[in-house]
Amino acid sequence: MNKLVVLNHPLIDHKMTRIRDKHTGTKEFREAVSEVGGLITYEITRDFTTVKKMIETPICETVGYELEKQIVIVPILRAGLGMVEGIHNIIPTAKIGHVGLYRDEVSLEPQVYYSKFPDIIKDSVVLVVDPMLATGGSAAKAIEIVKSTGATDIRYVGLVGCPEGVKRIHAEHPEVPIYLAAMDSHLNENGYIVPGLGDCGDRLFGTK
Ligand SMILES: O=P(O)(O)OC[C@H]1O[C@H](OP(=O)(O)OP(=O)(O)O)[C@H](O)[C@@H]1O
Ligand SMILES: O=c1cc[nH]c(=O)[nH]1
Ligand SMILES: [Mg+2]
Repeated sequence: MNKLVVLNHPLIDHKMTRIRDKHTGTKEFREAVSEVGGLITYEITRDFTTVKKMIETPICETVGYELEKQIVIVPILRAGLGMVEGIHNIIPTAKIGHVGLYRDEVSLEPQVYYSKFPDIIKDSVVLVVDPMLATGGSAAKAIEIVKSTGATDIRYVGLVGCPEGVKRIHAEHPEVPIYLAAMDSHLNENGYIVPGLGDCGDRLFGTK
């Protein structure tokens, strides 16, 4: 299927500019990452299916609609955590799983240190979230771990991607659509996205 959607929205572009600016402080950075997570989610949930539900308004009985499938948000630790609150604000009934990964600084290969999922993940729509899609190694590994639970409806939601990362997800997980706020030029010699936003985990949590 190899689907890539780069959201094109003035509010997202405005907030992404604040996120990219190296002079933006931790508080504003964290808030904007969360908000963009929510804005992307609003856009990508358009095709979610609903089922009818009869309810009573204060006036009369009427037909309403509710989401057919459960939603599970799976942030890739650490940086993915920054998007969870914004997404959860949009879908408060969503459950949350976690995949803990970090990228080895030399090999750039993902190192897995944690995973935990709600039982209902198998039949849910799973949003794997991580702001940065660089080599794609972390996202590909996280999707592989989510697939091992039996989940089949998986979508990747990120802020900044690049051709290298998109190519890898399309090659390893062609049925997983990719949703990004922005598509950047390339990776530098250290595996950072150019122009990017720097190290997202460090900027979110103030670790450098
Ligand atoms: O596409 P890749 O080349 O795998 O790079 C992307 C990964 O790198 C960052 O995590 P990092 O390893 O810095 O861990 P952290 O979130 O704990 O800081 C980022 O949050 C992604 O998970
Ligand atoms: O540019 C990048 C690449 C990987 N991880 C980040 O946080 N930033
Ligand atoms: Mg990091």
